[in-house]
Amino acid sequence: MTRPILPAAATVEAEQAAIAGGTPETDLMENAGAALARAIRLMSPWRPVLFLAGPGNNGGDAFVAARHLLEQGMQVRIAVTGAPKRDAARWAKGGWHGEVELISEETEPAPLLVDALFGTGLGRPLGEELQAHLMRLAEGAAMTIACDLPSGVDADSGEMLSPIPRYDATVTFGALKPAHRLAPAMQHMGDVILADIGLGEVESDWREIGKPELPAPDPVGHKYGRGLVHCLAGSMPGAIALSAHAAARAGAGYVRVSTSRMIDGLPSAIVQTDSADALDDERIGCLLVGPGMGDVPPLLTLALTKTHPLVIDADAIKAVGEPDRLVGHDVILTPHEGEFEALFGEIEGTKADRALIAAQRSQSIIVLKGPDTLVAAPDGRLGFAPPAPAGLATAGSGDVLAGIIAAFRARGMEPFEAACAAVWVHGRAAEVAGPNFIADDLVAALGPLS
Ligand SMILES: NC(=O)C1=CN([C@@H]2O[C@H](COP(=O)(O)OP(=O)(O)OC[C@H]3O[C@@H](n4cnc5c(N)ncnc54)[C@H](O)[C@@H]3O)[C@@H](O)[C@H]2O)[C@H](O)CC1
Ligand SMILES: [K+]
Repeated sequence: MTRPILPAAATVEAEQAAIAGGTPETDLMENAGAALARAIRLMSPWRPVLFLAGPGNNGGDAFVAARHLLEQGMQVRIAVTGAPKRDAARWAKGGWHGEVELISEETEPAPLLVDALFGTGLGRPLGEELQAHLMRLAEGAAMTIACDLPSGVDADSGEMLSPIPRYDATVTFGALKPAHRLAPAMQHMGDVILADIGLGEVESDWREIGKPELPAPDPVGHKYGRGLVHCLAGSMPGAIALSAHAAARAGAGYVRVSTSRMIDGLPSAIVQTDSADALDDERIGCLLVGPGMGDVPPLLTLALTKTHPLVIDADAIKAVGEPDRLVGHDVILTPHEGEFEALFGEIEGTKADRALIAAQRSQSIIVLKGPDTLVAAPDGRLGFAPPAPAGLATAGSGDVLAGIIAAFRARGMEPFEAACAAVWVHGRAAEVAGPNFIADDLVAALGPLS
């Protein structure tokens, strides 16, 4: 099961729908505050807590959580920016019978800080003074938790409108927001805990990429049944060798490399051939072109003359020229930001918007790589990768990912699912191989994960 992701406006709509369906807004807030209190008690049952409560419903959540914790015997203080501006927040404050202090330079830090200043309603950078208090009180705490979102991030883009502390955890409600899985905001969230607050089943084409269900090998099948991956070597065979090796370790039944000269160091299980008609083999489950292609654009042209499912990576992306050249083909494209911009040019919007627009234009699956990799489909599906080790930004890591995608595609997964599954496995392989690894270690870690 993967967790749904909703932009802020869609979150409000889901909230309004629940209210229209008969769930009072104060129930939603009660559920949110109770969930926040439960998470706090799980993470730090005895530290005295200081809540910072903002003027809106994010602050309202704090008043509810504080009431629960006080009832459960914890030491709780609340410092506010001012009077609540929203009805539900006023209701929540009404339920709090303890002290309320105004956030100022006199506000003393506490061992546990809960930031409930702003959530999805943040519309502009925090005021300088408030921002300084937040930083000071976070530095003075042994543990910091954000309510819904760290105050200062833009919920939809993951941009930081103000500098923010790094939190130990973020407790969010109903659905994740894009900022929970987009850089740079995602690096400040700590553990992201998603609480069900009674919004009902949250429908969303945008989801966090979770552990995939990979096709089980057919016990009586033959090697072609488990997928034939065919790789096209270019001027730098080392890269395609990594991809081919990764495809084999990721469970492709048969991996073949077209190369004009023998590539050293490839396992003998990987077949090397220089015959051109090998590409007409209709058993090919996925054709991979790009890693180490170098300046050999005819290889991409050749691949596009075939009808096999394609993974187009690295140098081949730059050789595409126009996105609509891919329309009509079955393509998974795996650009990093530079390759993306070279092919699609400047596209306005958040990273999520840009990936989806590119998928539409090229009618391809787009794997837009980065610390926050996204997988976009022309039909609007969008997968957000969970955080993966920074070490993945290492030479050859992209070649390995391309090989895993090709293997999962050849094993019969539909392109969007194959790309999402490969991104997930690639990240877990880095965790297994970590903290310092080279791309070959990623390949070695793939077997048990695939
Ligand atoms: N998702 C749900 O179903 C639920 C969400 N809850 C919580 O509600 C907040 C969103 O509440 P909202 O009142 O819309 O906005 P905020 O509390 O984030 O912001 C308050 C208010 O502050 C003003 N404002 C915005 N930016 C600034 C700024 N930089 N400086 C000063 N003031 C600012 C603006 O007017 C905002 O309206 C959500 O995050 C959840 O925590 C519900 O409690 C439970 C259901
Ligand atoms: K917050």
